[in-house]
Amino acid sequence: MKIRSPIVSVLGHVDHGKTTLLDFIRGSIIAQKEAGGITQHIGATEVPIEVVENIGGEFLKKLGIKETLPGLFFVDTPGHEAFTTLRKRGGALADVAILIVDLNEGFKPQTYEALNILKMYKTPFIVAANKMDKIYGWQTHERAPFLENFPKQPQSVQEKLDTRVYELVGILHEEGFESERFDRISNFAKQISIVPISAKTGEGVPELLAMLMGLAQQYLKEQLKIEEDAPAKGTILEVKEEVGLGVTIDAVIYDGILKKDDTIAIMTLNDVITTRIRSLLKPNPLEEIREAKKRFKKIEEVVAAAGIKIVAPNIENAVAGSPLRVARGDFEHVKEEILKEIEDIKIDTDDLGIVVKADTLGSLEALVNLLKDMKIPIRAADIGDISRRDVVDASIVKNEDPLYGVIIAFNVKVLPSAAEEIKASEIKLFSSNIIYQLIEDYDEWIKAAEERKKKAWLDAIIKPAKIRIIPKLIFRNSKPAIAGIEVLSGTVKQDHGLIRGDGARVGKVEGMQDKGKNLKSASKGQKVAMSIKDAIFGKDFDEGDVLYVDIPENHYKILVSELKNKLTEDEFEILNEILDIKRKDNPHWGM
Ligand SMILES: Nc1nc2c(ncn2[C@@H]2O[C@H](COP(=O)(O)OP(=O)(O)OP(=O)(O)O)[C@@H](O)[C@H]2O)c(=O)[nH]1
Repeated sequence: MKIRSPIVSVLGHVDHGKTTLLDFIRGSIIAQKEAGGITQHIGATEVPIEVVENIGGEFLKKLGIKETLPGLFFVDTPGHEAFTTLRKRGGALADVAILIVDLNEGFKPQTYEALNILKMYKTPFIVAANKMDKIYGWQTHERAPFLENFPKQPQSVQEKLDTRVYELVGILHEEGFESERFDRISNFAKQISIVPISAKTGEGVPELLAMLMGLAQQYLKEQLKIEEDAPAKGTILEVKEEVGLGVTIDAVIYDGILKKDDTIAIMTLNDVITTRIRSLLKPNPLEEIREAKKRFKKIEEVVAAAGIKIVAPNIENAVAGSPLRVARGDFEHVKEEILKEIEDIKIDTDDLGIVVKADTLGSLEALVNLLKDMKIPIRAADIGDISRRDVVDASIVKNEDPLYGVIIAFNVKVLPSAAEEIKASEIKLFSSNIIYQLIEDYDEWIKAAEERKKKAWLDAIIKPAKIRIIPKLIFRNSKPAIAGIEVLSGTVKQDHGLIRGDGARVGKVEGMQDKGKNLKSASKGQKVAMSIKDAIFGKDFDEGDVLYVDIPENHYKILVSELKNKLTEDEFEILNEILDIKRKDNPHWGM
């Protein structure tokens, strides 16, 4: 058993300083070469423990952190897209994360998104409150620890920084996390550390590294234990063409050993395949790249944690973010393991549900989990661009339930044939490269659609109205009867039934006209000509009669339970009159 370095990922909003921080850390290692040597990785930078000690030593001692880890393994691709891509069974590949926030801007959409993803994967994290050198009046002392530097700042600067930090504490609290400036933390198990830093000047970075060590030691002891000679387990970071090498796989190995000539199992879009490694490559040190113009160096084997480039046949269709395993003659078992890992994500699907597409296994998982939290049924969840089939799938659902006949797509393209189908079938497509934006947009759309549905339903409820047959204005006696009427209260509409004050049915409003124009409805005060189907003048009604709109019992119940506030005082009064009429016949009517 060996303890490997914890894998660290940096997440945050655009421009809040992810790349600058990683660059600074890389720069520090190069500057401290003698102190511990540089471990070059593909797609990652490892800060050896000696360097962490050198940079953050004082503070590490103060915290009482025993340095038992070999170092910190920073994944070089920042951003939470990378974070979700880099996954392993049951969660994120990164063991710990830095959530970087620009102190001057505070939380932004992608900061919230990153926080949600950290929450989902239950990844321990530290908040780096960046760009503290931009606080007005800040006096820079390059690379200085925060605790040395802070007391040297003018009072106003100290106060400003604290205000900003407490704004972060407030937001984190709203999001369900207790936090505190790292040096004021009373309970490390309960509070998230906020470390003010400048990624540009390196101020505060010593404490950031020290706190990461602390976090890793506290939470990850078990997770970091690896068997040095076990078959390697890893995650594919990227599949790309390299000049002179052909298609290569960049992968992070988080467990075991990977050797040249090993057979590896990887996932392609359609299947799990095996292939034999031709070469294992790591980056050449900078000087050698310049001299020999060779970017990579062949090696025989690597032990986790490691970032490595793999050359092997038939890897063109490997899926970024999917698992990689060494198969030592037990291919079927390994294949099963990989498939199981994918099954974890490809959830049980419902016939009646939405179609979900994403670019990688990790982003698909994040999206699916958030949708599940919202109890949204999913018909299909897959990696890859939107195809015609996806649209057909969504159309089938749309015919049954328009609310679920949609496609939610993260960071993928629409294939041309699918674009045509979307147009033809009017399928609603939600597409974005911010996961939470997708969820929010869909949620809003559903709410609006439900609102429309409810409104249409309530609009169909017959509301109370009362009319009077104007004397001497009978135009026709029957089939249909046509008479001049005045609306006394409410609004009467075409197709409404009419009753008399004694409850007898008169007929149905067939049409209304005013000055030769057909009307669908007439409201209080209007005088119109009304044709009444099935009514006979002199038998069913007379001149001067007051008639009511006939309200079905179930409509009456909805009126009093859901629409009371929408009725005018007048309408409410007529409703009671109608109730009296109905109850003469049936005392329990409307109860
Ligand atoms: N003054 C100051 N500027 C900073 C600091 N950190 C980053 N910047 C600047 O902020 C800008 C954005 O920084 P990046 O590191 O590119 O931000 P990022 O989060 O990697 O951005 P994306 O890769 O676009 O998501 C750059 O101009 C940096 O020089 C800091 O601590 N202080």
